Amino acid sequence: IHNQKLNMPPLVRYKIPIIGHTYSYLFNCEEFLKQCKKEYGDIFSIYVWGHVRTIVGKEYAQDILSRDDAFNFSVAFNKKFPGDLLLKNLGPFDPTRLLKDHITCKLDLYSERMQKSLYSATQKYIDIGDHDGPKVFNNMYHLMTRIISTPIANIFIGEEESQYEEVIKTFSEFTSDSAALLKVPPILDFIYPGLQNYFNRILVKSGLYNPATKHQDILTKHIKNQVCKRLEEKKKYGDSWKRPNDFLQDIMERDDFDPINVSYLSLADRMFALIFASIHTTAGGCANAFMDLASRPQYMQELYEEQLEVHKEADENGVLPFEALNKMKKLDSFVRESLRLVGHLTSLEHAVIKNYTFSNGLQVPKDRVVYVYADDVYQDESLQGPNPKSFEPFRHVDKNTVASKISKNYLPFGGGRHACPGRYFAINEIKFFMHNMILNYNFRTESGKVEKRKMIGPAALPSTSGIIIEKKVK
Ligand code: HEM
Repeated sequence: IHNQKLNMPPLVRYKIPIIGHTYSYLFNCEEFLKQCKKEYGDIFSIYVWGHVRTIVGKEYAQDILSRDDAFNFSVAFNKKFPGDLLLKNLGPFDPTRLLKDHITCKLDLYSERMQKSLYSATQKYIDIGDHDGPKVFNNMYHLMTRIISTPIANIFIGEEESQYEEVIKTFSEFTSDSAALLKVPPILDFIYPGLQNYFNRILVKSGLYNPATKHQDILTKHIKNQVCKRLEEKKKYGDSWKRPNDFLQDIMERDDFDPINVSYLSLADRMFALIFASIHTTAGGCANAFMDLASRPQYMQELYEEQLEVHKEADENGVLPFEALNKMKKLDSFVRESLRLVGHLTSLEHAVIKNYTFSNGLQVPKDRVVYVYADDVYQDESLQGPNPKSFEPFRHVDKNTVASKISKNYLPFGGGRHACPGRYFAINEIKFFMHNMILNYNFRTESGKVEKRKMIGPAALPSTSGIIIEKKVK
């Protein structure tokens, strides 16, 4: 009754009750949204999976990101995902603060380790024997989760524990195993909005389906090993103890860590929250950048020459100084282009946490979920420059827009106060990975064509088409 007073965005008309726009949204999303915007304007609502959702066009997209008093990302996420049940021991936790204090400001310190463990993991998982010649890989995303989990585990929980294969497996599989709960189409929401999540919560709570448990057992065991070992060694050697440098050690030295009464479950859950934010996203970024280059051999030589030049600064182990990242200007632009064209049609879903009025007078009620109409932002010439949706890898060179720099025409990391705090870490990892691949391997798509993103409704995933990789002959 309260909401009836609001001047709400127009609801796009539909013919079939209950199903509403679900079918068009799933199978013809790009055209469907274009048509909606044309007929209904910059902000409109659609009826999908039993929920009214509001799609916000480019003119108002920044409101969603900058007005964090009215729009919230986690609240929207928790409406469809039982994160609180999977990570029961998380406790109060500020991942952004922790990342800023202990990861982002130490990226130079971690640079050598990131490179070494990234390169050895690349070699291990790509594993092309010397005589085998070209080899076909059919799911780059899957391969990338393994590769990038290695340096992330190394920096998060240390050199020693990250040597265990089961730890890497847990880092790389936790997100996709948990996200299985998100992949079930929310059919039950047709009966009553929110029923699917209610049902999923019962599955997890009752223990019938808890994808996190096996990973929690593994990670808790390894964290406990390390913490006990470190506390003992510190006691034994006192000031002469050489502290390991990693995120775990930093957490152990924070004021809120109690060495007498350590909660290993809570330490593990904090790691899992960061794993959830970092692995799937970075692996997707790497897979897309790699597929985008494999699809466009015409840019290979230019990028190769840049990497060769940059690599002159490497030491005898092939490790680059941290500053070398800034010299990969063309590669950085390539990565930005790949992230710019990540391909989601709608993204950055946020829940409305208090009624909000846009400057055009339209209002969205508390509890509504709103989406940024990303495709609208990326089709716009005034925002993107000429040929806004064509992949032009060097369009960002010398434009003062490096790949980690958020702006209103570049949304892969969100924006505003909650913009992704892990983006510097992620970009460095993607650049080091690509640098190494471009220098040491030849790769191309098996089809010989440009492989596009795989679309599931409005969401884009890296293509799973075959890629042929072979070692460069030197
Ligand atoms: C290419 C890789 C990545 C992409 C595309 C990405 C994307 C995003 C996006 C879209 C958000 C939401 C921003 C918003 O609400 O406006 C976010 C938040 C976040 N990301 Fe990332 N991310 C990536 C890598 C990482 C990594 C490597 C880490 C950790 C090391 C990380 C940690 C976080 C955290 C903790 C948040 C929550 C911030 C908050 O709510 O204040 N991300 N990320």
